[in-house]
Amino acid sequence: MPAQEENKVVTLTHASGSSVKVSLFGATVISWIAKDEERLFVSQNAILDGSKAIRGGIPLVFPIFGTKSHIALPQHGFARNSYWDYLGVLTDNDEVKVRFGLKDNQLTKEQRQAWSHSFRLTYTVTLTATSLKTFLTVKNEDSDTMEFNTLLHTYFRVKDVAQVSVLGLKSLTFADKVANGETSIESRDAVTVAGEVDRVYQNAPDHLQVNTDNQGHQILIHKEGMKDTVVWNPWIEKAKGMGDFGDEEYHNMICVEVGSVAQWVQLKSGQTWQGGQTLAVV
Ligand SMILES: O=P(O)(O)OC[C@H]1O[C@H](O)[C@H](O)[C@@H](O)[C@@H]1O
Repeated sequence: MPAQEENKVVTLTHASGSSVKVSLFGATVISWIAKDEERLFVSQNAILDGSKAIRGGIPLVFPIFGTKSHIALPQHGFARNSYWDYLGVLTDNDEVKVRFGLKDNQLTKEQRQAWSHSFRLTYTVTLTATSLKTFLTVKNEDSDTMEFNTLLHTYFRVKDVAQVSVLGLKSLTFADKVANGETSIESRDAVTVAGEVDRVYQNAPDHLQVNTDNQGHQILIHKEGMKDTVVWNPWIEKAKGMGDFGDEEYHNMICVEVGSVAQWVQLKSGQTWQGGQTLAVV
């Protein structure tokens, strides 16, 4: 079977040997193996029992990014903290595809009070031999326009973050969350990490490249419908402050997160928004 559900985790396997695992908690992708290598970072201290968002993989951020003073939801919203429905598998040509769904009636009373919209989220995860596509559709089933942010908080696994660079961000305006949200323009062709990094690059191009080491290995990111890109590494002090992240693990990860977070997405009543990413191993 190309997809199997066991203990609230759906595993997809592809004839080539690639595979992906998705936890129904948050519809969080928690493993992606392509060309015999794990491509995603999940902390050794990640909590996998549904009591906290999973520290690693691809947590799905919706309907807020960070916290918002006027919306009483936890950081990054409820999607990554909710159990999603598994909607089944489709196999087509050379790909295996599974879908997950979340509706407002699956939220807690507190969550619905904090964000009182009728909506339907559908998340599609598609695996090929060398790529992984994660794609979200948001349907507004309310009578009013709804506003949201969303982001795919991808944690890439790397051997040594000192060797990593992200290409495609030059000349973009970014809000630097390490400097109280101050905005600057990126001057570098290759964005590297040598300290805490938490930057929201606005209106990023749809093609980005992550050099995962200095030996030519790359993951190409192609985003669709998502405007911005966040680059995050907690570095030493923040790593120590996170209970579900090992003190030294900041060496082994970089988050490059595509999303629409710098401005609200406005979605009219009855309409559907879509956006996502395709990650390809080179
Ligand atoms: O600890 P979390 O709620 O999962 O957030 C982890 C990180 O997510 C994003 O990358 C934000 O830009 C960071 O400011 C935040 O620290």
